[in-house]
Amino acid sequence: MNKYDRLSYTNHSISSMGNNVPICYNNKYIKFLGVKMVTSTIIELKNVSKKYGDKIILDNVSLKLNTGELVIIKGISGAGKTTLLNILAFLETKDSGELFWKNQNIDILSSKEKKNIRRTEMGFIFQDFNLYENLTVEENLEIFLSLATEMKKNEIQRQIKEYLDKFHMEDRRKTYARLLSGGERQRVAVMRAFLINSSIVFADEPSANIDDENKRIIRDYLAELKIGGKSIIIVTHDDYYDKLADEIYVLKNGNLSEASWG
Ligand SMILES: Nc1ncnc2c1ncn2[C@@H]1O[C@H](COP(=O)(O)OP(=O)(O)OP(=O)(O)O)[C@@H](O)[C@H]1O
Repeated sequence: MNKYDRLSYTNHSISSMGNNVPICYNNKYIKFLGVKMVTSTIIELKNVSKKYGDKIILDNVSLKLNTGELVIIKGISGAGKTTLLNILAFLETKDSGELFWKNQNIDILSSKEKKNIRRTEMGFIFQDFNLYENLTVEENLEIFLSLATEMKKNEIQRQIKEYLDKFHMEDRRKTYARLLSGGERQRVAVMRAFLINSSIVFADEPSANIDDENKRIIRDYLAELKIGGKSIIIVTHDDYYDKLADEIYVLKNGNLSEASWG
């Protein structure tokens, strides 16, 4: 597979959009029914370094992500992929370098502002699910949506129902989180990330514990989000998402480099 096969896969997804077929798609702008959607930078790392003790995790790493772009980060266990995601999501500090959110240097933002961006604009599919163990699946999603969005209660319930159906979790609606299997917990995390209208989705091994059918649902959803102008960063060992990627990077010895196609 090469880069162009991957783009044609994305184009294939676009072609299933009925009347909203883009007249032009080149990862720089999309034209739906005469309306140009110009891409803009959503997040950018410039020369960021990070150490834990003496161990260099990131060494002058730069990365830029525009709206509607999906990048994949690969690397062996312990390479620093999660650390990189955490820095991008303001969950971990960098030692040096700069991080920009929509062209604004995050160093000038208060922790309240950063928290607000994280809550309302960032969706997370992380291995550490942070579910409320003593609440049901439905209650977990309700709480999350009422904190992260302005949605009215009946709209929240309508959307939750739609997603529970989509992810084949309707029969787990009233199940306490502590009683869910690993794969079911992962699906709740995925629903949570997709339910809010975030600008960017961070996914750390989104297909861990997931069966083929749910993997396919997640991949199709990520493709839809991308077409809708959302940005996505996936950390994974799995090649399953490669066809969706605008770029695949490998993190090795603190350096982030483009993976060779093939
Ligand atoms: N808070 C921390 N304090 C000290 N060391 C840490 C901390 N967080 C991560 N590390 C170390 O930094 C290195 C990179 O960890 P990280 O979790 O980012 O790697 P990863 O590429 O995501 O690994 P995996 O694929 O196994 O999840 C590891 O050696 C880890 O032990």
